[in-house]
Amino acid sequence: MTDRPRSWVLTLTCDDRPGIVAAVSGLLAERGGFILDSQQYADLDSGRFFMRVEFKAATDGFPGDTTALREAMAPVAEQFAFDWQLNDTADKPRILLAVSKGSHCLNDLLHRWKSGGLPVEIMGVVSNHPTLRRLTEWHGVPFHELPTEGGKATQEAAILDHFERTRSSYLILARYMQILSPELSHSLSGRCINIHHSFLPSFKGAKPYHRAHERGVKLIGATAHFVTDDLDEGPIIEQAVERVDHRASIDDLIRIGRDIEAQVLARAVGWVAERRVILNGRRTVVFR
Ligand SMILES: Nc1nc2c(c(=O)[nH]1)N[C@@H](CN(C=O)c1ccc(C(=O)N[C@@H](CCC(=O)O)C(=O)O)cc1)CN2
Repeated sequence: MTDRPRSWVLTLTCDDRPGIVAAVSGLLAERGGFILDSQQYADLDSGRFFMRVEFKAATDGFPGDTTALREAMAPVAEQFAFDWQLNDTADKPRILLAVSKGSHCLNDLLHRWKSGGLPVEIMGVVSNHPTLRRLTEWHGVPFHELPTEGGKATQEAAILDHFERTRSSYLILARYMQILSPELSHSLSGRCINIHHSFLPSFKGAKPYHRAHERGVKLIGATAHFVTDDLDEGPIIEQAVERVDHRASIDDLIRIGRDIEAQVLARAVGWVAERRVILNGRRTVVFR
């Protein structure tokens, strides 16, 4: 397999107007860049524009340094008032995982990461139970059991301490069954992703499979979303469903749901890590 050349990703959003794509691609061409992938979207309702460009060097004169590239792009970013990021694709985002007792999503993320299938650095796992310490440490990842005395505030202070000490970019709730306070969800706005075990907006909150069974649904699913202080209402990143029927017991729904949850969360984390997801108010733009 040929080694991938060094490449960078530019993601941006701004008020829409003519000339944005031309300005970005023109600057890259002018500086000797080579566009590998470019996707853009104009939200006509909000008047916002979204773009993701992956590029590499085409000529020796290309400023092959991330800081120099940011300096080169800055005048265009100022001209169009971009909200933007430019990153080397080799710089894997640092993530901190949170879990309670359910192992399926954590196990899937740890395995994909350990086998090179998830472009992130897993900095640790925090949990309000000791249950998953062995699984975590088997993968060579630090496990931090959160303090039980002192209540939610103490637990959340410990989560934030681990998040900041590890210089993590994202907190992933991989079946962490505690509701984050408005303070913590605000301080992690746009940086905290949850996997909810239903096809939202159906069956928000606790015990969605029991309520889905009681309702007699024919499809069950899972939803990965950014966390806000409105429980299970955050901007959706990815969803998936599977067909079920009258013969499925609650345990069957839970068993079928585990695979959907793990796959949906892993896809969402992978896309966020590849800078393919941009917040668009209460929604997201996902450049897959
Ligand atoms: N601020 C937020 N915190 C969390 C969210 C979220 O969307 N916003 N999602 C949950 C995960 N989750 C569903 O996906 C979920 C977890 C727990 C419960 C719940 O009701 N749990 C307890 C109460 C626990 C507590 O008081 O903290 C209960 O069963 O009574 C519902 C949904 C993660 N956090």
